[in-house]
Amino acid sequence: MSTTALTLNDVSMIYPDGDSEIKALDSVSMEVAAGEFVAVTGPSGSGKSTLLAVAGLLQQPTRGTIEIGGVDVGSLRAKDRTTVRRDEIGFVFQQSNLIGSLTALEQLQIVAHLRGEKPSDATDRAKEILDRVGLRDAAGRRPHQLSGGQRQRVGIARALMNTPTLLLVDEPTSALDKERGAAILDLLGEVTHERGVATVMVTHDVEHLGSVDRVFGMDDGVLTVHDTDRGLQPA
Ligand SMILES: Nc1ncnc2c1ncn2[C@@H]1O[C@H](COP(=O)(O)OP(=O)(O)OP(=O)(O)O)[C@@H](O)[C@H]1O
Repeated sequence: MSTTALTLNDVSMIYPDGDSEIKALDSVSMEVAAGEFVAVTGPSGSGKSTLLAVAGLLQQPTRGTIEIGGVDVGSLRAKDRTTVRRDEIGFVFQQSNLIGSLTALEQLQIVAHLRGEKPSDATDRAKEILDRVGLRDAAGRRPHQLSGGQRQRVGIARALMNTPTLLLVDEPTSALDKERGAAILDLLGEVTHERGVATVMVTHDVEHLGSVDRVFGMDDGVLTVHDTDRGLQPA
């Protein structure tokens, strides 16, 4: 039986805009199971980044509830929400956002260090994860000594370091050529399934969604599901 890792229930995000308002998210409801890889595609300005920001507890929605691992995060105190964000959520960004002075291994170790984890345990896990993303031989290299695809792999490895419930991925292929981009999406699908993490990825890239389990569309803040027979339908 699959466990629901992320639930958004009737979530809206409304920004004031002069005399009117922008509905960046309009009554969005979705459930993502542990071990499921979902993609959200849609035009620029449709609300994709807002969806990630809200699911990642970086912004509070105007309305609606969010559950991560069965916990209603809206009912938590700010300090506890920060702990959920740190321990339960991994983020992968468009650019890998690595720290220039640290080696690949150190980028992962620092995540564990910030949680007060024992260095020896953290190092073993960091090496195992780097190995898994194909970077066993690159553990000692700094970002400028890595290719774009390798940097993105370190970013994915770093996001997995805290064994998250939820992985939120923002346009991971936008800085990569087609082949490297497709390899990154394959890797994301594999680690999602193997590690039982729920992965939500926003992307413009609709060509390489073979490793994705479900595809949602986003249009003017409204989430739609892709039905192969009937096109996009309200989610
Ligand atoms: N902080 C903000 N204040 C006001 N309006 C905002 C804010 N953030 C986003 N918006 C508006 O909300 C809508 C959704 O923006 P969002 O960045 O989520 O879209 P997106 O689909 O991620 O776009 P892109 O693909 O270009 O990154 C847009 O109309 C945007 O202008």
